[in-house]
Amino acid sequence: MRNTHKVTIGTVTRELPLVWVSEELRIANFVILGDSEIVAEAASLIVDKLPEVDFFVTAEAKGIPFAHEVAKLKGMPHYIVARKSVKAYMEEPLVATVTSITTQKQQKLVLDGPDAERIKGKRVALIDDVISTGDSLRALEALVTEAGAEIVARAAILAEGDAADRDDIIYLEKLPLFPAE
Ligand SMILES: O=P(O)(O)OC[C@H]1O[C@H](OP(=O)(O)OP(=O)(O)O)[C@H](O)[C@@H]1O
Ligand SMILES: Nc1ncnc2[nH]cnc12
Repeated sequence: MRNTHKVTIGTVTRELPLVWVSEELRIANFVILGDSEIVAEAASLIVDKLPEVDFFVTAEAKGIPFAHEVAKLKGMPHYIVARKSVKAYMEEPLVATVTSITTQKQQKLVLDGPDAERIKGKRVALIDDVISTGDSLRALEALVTEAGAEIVARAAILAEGDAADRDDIIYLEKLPLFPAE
């Protein structure tokens, strides 16, 4: 049984370990946290594919370094992060529920009230590291729509499994899923 899958983003290659996320399925584990080289390469490649927007919106946690780098390259001083829990310092947060492929139990996705106010009536692009089942993207869409923003693009470094067939997302590379044999 193979244990890794190679992924190449521009000039950067990583050998991803295959990890079980259920009894029937392994994923090639793509963790950009701490990998400044792949984040910089991916951001530089996706930036030209994105429309002009007022804000990038991402989800905690692995989307954050990518959104940060993309915003920096675009010269945008601020981007919006939906968190995975409600914090004491939040004001009137908007809350959605999400079940991603790596977690398989319900989590929260939370947009702080002042961030919701900031994107109201604005053009936003949703960006993340990976789109797989699409549930994280769906939850992010629900939050920014509730906030009154207009979604003009959805983008990720990788489209995993069936997400690669979606025609409503921008991505750099495909990532297969690895069902049990
Ligand atoms: O399309 P989906 O099936 O929803 O999967 C994609 C989501 O999964 C990952 O986050 P994860 O849930 O692993 O959380 P983390 O970023 O906090 O590690 C990734 O950053 C996306 O947000
Ligand atoms: N292959 C993957 N690696 C890490 N996080 C993910 N989230 C969705 N797919 C993922």
